[in-house]
Amino acid sequence: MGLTEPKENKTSTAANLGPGFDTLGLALSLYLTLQVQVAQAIPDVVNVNSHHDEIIDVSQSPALCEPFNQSVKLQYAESGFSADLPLEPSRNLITKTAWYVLRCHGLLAFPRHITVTVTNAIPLGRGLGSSAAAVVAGVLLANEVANLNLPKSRMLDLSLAIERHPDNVSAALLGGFVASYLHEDQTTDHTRALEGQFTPVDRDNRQTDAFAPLAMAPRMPPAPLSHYVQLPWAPEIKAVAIIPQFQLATVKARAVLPKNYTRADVVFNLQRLAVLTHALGQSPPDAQLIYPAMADRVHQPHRAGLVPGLTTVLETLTPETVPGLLGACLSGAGPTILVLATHNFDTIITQAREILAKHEVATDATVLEVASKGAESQLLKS
Ligand SMILES: Nc1ncnc2c1ncn2[C@@H]1O[C@H](COP(=O)(O)OP(=O)(O)O)[C@@H](O)[C@H]1O
Ligand SMILES: N[C@@H](CCOP(=O)(O)O)C(=O)O
Repeated sequence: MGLTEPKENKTSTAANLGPGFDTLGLALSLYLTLQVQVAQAIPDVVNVNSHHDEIIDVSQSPALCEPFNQSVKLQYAESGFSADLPLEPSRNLITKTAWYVLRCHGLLAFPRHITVTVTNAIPLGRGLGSSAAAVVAGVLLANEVANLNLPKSRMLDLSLAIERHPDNVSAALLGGFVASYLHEDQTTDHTRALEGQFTPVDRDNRQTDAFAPLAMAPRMPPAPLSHYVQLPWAPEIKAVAIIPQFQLATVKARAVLPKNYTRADVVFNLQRLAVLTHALGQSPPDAQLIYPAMADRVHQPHRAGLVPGLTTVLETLTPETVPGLLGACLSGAGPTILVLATHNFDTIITQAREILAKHEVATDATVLEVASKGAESQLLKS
């Protein structure tokens, strides 16, 4: 046992940052870490080509699940967030994603017996991108263990095939402050692949934590699935995360959003987004520019009902009331509130927590750095 032990780190992420709904992502210094112990090679795990053109639910197929489940032992370190996460590899988001990548490359299972130990410092369902980190982790896991040698651009495509908004996965994989969009050409097979055979159920439509695309026979995603740019981030700016002690599933927080927006609301966000992406890279940061540019009319007002106290925090904590504060927003789909600031972190935490407590929301809080490195694998020993 124990020929090699690759270790992988994936960051938490804050998506949207106010007006950048489904567009901006920020990698933060809370990590999901996988430690992988690799044992002997398994013969005959290759050849799933016969399944590639079929839409079948592989999770219902013991013939497909068993070889995969036998190839990996999954465990979580006690020191992290793992409550209620499935340990059966064919049902767990990290390993299920890896399985999808393997099947895209003609493999039914990991080519070697592995033991994966997950240490997860990212709280689940809080808007800090735990699912994006899990998806990126799964892609890197398959890439390492099966020696796929995928470039990051291809790993991004595979991650985006699962997590269908690019903000979190782009930042988790690439690191830093990232703007991205999913490429959608209505006239090509590409769109059919996304909407049809490739992902028969859109993530937004899933009723449960089904991650339906993962359960289906895979098609390689077309390349590229997205375009992105890594933006400058002023080193003085830290992220204060006020983390409510309740979970809000992203799918639930997307379900409350309207299907259509007025032109006034779209223009409101576009104008602020353009200013904000530039302002957050300027050193020293200008609170008078950043604070109003973090206003949003696309998602936060519609989600406010799911996060008691959000509106009061956004209206009460300003650069005038707390020097050093630059702006505040919902992190991802919430319920975490992210406050960008250069100093006075304790005051920000105390005031935000007091407001939320008055709304009967208990919180944890932490000050996070922007993680510039993104996801990486490391060989610990051989
Ligand atoms: N480390 C992990 N291992 C396995 N599954 C995970 C992990 N992290 C997140 N998930 C899955 O993602 C879900 C949370 O995703 P989501 O609702 O999008 O919230 P978040 O804002 O945390 O990404 C969890 O309930 C779980 O199903
Ligand atoms: N743009 C998405 C981001 C969801 O992030 P998460 O961390 O809450 O999963 C959205 O706002 O729905």
